[in-house]
Amino acid sequence: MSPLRELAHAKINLYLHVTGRRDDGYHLLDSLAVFAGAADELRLDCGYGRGGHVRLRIEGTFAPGLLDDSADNLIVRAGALLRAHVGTDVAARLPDVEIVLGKELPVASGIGGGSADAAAALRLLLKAWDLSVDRADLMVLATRLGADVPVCLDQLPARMEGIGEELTPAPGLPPCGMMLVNCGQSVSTPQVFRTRAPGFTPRADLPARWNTLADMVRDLSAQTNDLQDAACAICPEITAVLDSLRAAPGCRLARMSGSGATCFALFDSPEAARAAEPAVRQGKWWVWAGDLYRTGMRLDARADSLSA
Ligand SMILES: C[C@@](CO)(OP(=O)(O)O)[C@H](O)COP(=O)(O)OP(=O)(O)OC[C@H]1O[C@@H](n2ccc(N)nc2=O)[C@H](O)[C@@H]1O
Ligand SMILES: Nc1ncnc2c1ncn2[C@@H]1O[C@H](COP(=O)(O)OP(=O)(O)O)[C@@H](O)[C@H]1O
Repeated sequence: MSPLRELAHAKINLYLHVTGRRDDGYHLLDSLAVFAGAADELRLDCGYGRGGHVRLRIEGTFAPGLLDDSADNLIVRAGALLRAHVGTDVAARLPDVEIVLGKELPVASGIGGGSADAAAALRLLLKAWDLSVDRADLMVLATRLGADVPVCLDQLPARMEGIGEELTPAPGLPPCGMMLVNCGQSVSTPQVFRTRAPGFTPRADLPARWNTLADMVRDLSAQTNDLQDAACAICPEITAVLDSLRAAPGCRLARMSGSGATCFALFDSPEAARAAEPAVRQGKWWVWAGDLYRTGMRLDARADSLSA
């Protein structure tokens, strides 16, 4: 049987406002997340053993940054959480699986690669194990894996609030192109949250849709990424990346995503983004250009979905 396959697309925060702080230290956010064509790939094969164990092998450009079979890997943790959720009796009957991760997204880089992998693993395992999990329960499991995991389940553009788990549809998006650049230094999300300047930014006022990129850029320019200054202080090369993106021909807006260090730029079209690549590419920088991922779908609406 051919392996089951899922793509785990990069999540980009077009803006990110820190709107408050919870008693447990987590920050309340207002952020607009979209997904880029850039993705990791997960392939799953069922083994002969039973018990629902997940073995993980990692290959691809960024495999050297991660360990095979580590219990800390979000894919392995997603498997363990799902197994615990269904209980010992059901878990005992689940086939063991091997997942091969093709790691093409830079690690710890503000584009939620690990979160996207965890969400893709949940989608794959629901299918491979023929499980039906209520959407609300699935969202709780996802949030336990990380604040960014819920939005990665459907890979649909979404406004993220709360700590990232309160999702509402994003404004309609215009055609555009995107470039992503990472300078090769990983930045710690907790450290960036810890060192950001104090104070909060109100939630943004967004329209129902943007008909043109110019409209979207006008509104996004009025928003901020409240983590950008802290990330630039920790990793000054982010400033060089932003300068380079802003100077690229056809760049309409450049900003950091999430807690960094990856930055994105918006262009009129995927072709315009790809044409600008040579002007930006330098040294060890990871550069990707293309379209947004526009065919994400609610998990419970997917024809191949077995979740309720
Ligand atoms: C900042 C964002 C924006 O989308 O993206 P990334 O930079 O990770 O891509 C996310 O909120 C990151 O989500 P995720 O990477 O899943 O974070 P988690 O594992 O849940 O949390 C890592 C740590 O970041 C801090 N954290 C995270 C989310 C949040 N809303 N408030 C926080 O203070 C906490 O210190 C937490 O212990
Ligand atoms: N499958 C995975 N891919 C990437 N990182 C992972 C994975 N599993 C666990 N991690 C850990 O999760 C942390 C966050 O990684 P990632 O999601 O790539 O970055 P970010 O949260 O900045 O977007 C990293 O420190 C990494 O070691």
